[in-house]
Amino acid sequence: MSFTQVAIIGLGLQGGSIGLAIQQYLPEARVTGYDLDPATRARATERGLCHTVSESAEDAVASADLVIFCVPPGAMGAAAAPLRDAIPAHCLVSDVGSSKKAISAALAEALPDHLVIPAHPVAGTENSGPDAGFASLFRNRWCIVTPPEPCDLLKLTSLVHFWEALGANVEIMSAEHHDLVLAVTSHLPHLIAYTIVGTASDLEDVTQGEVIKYSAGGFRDFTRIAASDPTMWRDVFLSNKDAVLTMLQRFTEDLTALQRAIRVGDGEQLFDHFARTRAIRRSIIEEGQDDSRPDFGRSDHDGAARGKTKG
Ligand SMILES: NC(=O)C1=CN([C@@H]2O[C@H](COP(=O)(O)OP(=O)(O)OC[C@H]3O[C@@H](n4cnc5c(N)ncnc54)[C@H](O)[C@@H]3O)[C@@H](O)[C@H]2O)C=CC1
Ligand SMILES: O=C(O)C(=O)Cc1ccc(O)cc1
Repeated sequence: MSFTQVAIIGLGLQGGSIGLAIQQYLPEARVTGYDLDPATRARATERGLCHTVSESAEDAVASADLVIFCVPPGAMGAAAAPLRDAIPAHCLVSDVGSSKKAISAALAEALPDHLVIPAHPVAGTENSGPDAGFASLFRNRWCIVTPPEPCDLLKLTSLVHFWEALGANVEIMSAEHHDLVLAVTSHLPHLIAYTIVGTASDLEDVTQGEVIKYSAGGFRDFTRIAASDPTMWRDVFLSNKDAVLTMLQRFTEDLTALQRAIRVGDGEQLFDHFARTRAIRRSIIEEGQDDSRPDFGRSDHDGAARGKTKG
């Protein structure tokens, strides 16, 4: 079964990209959308992010067979609850939130009469808003689906096929495991970036100008990540608190070990550690996941990808 009427709630980076990707890769499907912000609705209409941008969420979902919530993690429940009666009974509900356990619980509580199969496309940028989306965002990227147990197999398969049609590689896992893995691969790196950019800008003996002038590649990469949307990332950390704190504890222990190696002059420990991490990077490239390749996942980029950073 393939979806023929997809409704997107929240028309920023994720919602806009899904709308454009559906129109490009699933041309037989109709896509409607809604955003709480009138200016975003107007811009979404101008950019053609959906076939129809509705003036109410109820109108957007009225004939949907798939509704995808693309709002910040902390807004999922509030966005879904008023739609309990408006979403058709047979309609599958999903989302794209960066954490899964808390969001799955919020959506299930808001929509107790519907089947909710949460998902997380591990694909994004530091940009947000209706100008940030592009059709090829999901190509060659992972989308993690975290079905409830038990789950309607036909609907699950349809959702998997939907994401595959948009170009994603789909992996299925539990929400708990998702949150643990993403805490170390995505959430902690963002926390580190937010910290180091803040630290560099707060120094008394180094000027802001010097930080910008002498920022080598590594620091520049941190500043890109630290430009990510504050609302979304506040919500990510609050909604994946336990797993992030677990990983942060491990990270702090490992950092302290390196700190000690520097203090006592243990070059062998430093060298061994750096050699091990270099090997990890090289194995990622060998697996074809080198996103420093200019065309990686973006070969049919629609030119609108570099949207404004909000906030
Ligand atoms: N930014 C990224 O790189 C990625 C984000 N995600 C997840 O995708 C979701 C959306 O993120 P983005 O698209 O980046 O954010 P965004 O800020 O670009 O878009 C979110 C949109 O939701 C709208 N919104 C907020 N509350 C609403 C409500 N109650 N009803 C309708 N619209 C509402 C906002 O006005 C905004 O336009 C988040 O849950 C995030 O965790 C997942 C993968 C990557
Ligand atoms: O821009 C980057 O480097 C990202 O890491 C994008 C991103 C942000 C949040 C997600 O849940 C998944 C991907």
